[in-house]
Amino acid sequence: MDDNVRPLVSADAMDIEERKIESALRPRTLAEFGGQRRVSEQLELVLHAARGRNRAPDHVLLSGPPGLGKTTLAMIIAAELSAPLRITSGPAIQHAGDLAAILSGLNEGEVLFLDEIHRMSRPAEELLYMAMEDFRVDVIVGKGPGATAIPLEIPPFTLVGATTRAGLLPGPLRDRFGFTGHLEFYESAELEKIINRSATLLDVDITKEAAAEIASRSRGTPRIANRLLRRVRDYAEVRADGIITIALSKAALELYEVDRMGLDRLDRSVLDALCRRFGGGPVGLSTLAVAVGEERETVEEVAEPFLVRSGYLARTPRGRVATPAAWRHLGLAVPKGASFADTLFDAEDE
Ligand SMILES: Nc1ncnc2c1ncn2[C@@H]1O[C@H](COP(=O)(O)OP(=O)(O)OP(=O)(O)O)[C@@H](O)[C@H]1O
Ligand SMILES: [Mg+2]
Repeated sequence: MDDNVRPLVSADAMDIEERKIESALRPRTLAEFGGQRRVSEQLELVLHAARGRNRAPDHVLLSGPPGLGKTTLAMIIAAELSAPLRITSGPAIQHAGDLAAILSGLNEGEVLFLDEIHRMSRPAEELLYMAMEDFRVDVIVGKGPGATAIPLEIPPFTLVGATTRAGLLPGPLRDRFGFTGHLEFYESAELEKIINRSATLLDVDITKEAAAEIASRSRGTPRIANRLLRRVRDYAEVRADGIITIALSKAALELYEVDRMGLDRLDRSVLDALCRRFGGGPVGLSTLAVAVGEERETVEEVAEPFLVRSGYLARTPRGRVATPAAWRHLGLAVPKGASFADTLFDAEDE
């Protein structure tokens, strides 16, 4: 992800100070975790039952767009089970041996958090199937024709996998999770509560209206809500007396180019390219990504889910299409004769 383009959204763009704050704002228990009522309630049940049986719960898969709380929930799961948490990620496991080493080092009841699980290598994935189901891995000893597989028992553990792309996971892997929680974008009222909670933790004064205004521009995403709160706080401290009012919030968000609907620079440049350069589409994802100077994945995983959900962009079998709302949002006339019937399709990819 390009750090310069998404200062308000990209996790990579955060400096160390910001990361510390983000981690300080993380809820530690399910009760503190606002929103996602359904997933929260389902998870509560899974954990409660496991505690009652005194056994490691089923493996949990968490999916959903960035910043909605997957990592936070993984940490909460371990905390609620009073179990130690080990953290690794798909890209960190390129060889099956890396994974075998991690798995064989687990203690009974431990929670293993595997972030970006869709980015694991194929051989590691196959090793994981066996570990998840039979609590066993085959350790290969030796090389070439003389190599032998020695089965190694591993203690019962709980795998928590996280992915922004559940659709990319092979069926056999998905099927081995006993519980899958799909995180949805948050409602404004839920984000408002999160903002108020964060403001209390950061010791800043914010009016109710200001919290609502920031919430409505946070693209349904707690990470963005917290980030906008911090930017508005900077503004309030430098240009006023530190108290966050609605007028200050609006002025600050305008300065940071977060519009009324919460669209930021990347979102608008995607819509702008789609409408002005490609006549509203359909256009392929890769072409669109090149046009805005971004990685394909960034456009697909960061910008698109919110644009689709807000009704500005549709994924069709022939490519991405701008809806009439997108043209209007950019202040452009909706072209006559354009057919948006295609937008009823929701093809995953081009
Ligand atoms: N339900 C929630 N209540 C309060 N704060 C939340 C909630 N969900 C997420 N947050 C906040 O948003 C931030 C981002 O959440 P988190 O890191 O868990 O997202 P993620 O889904 O793992 O994102 P990514 O896909 O980028 O890894 C956290 O620091 C946390 O403070
Ligand atoms: Mg995460």
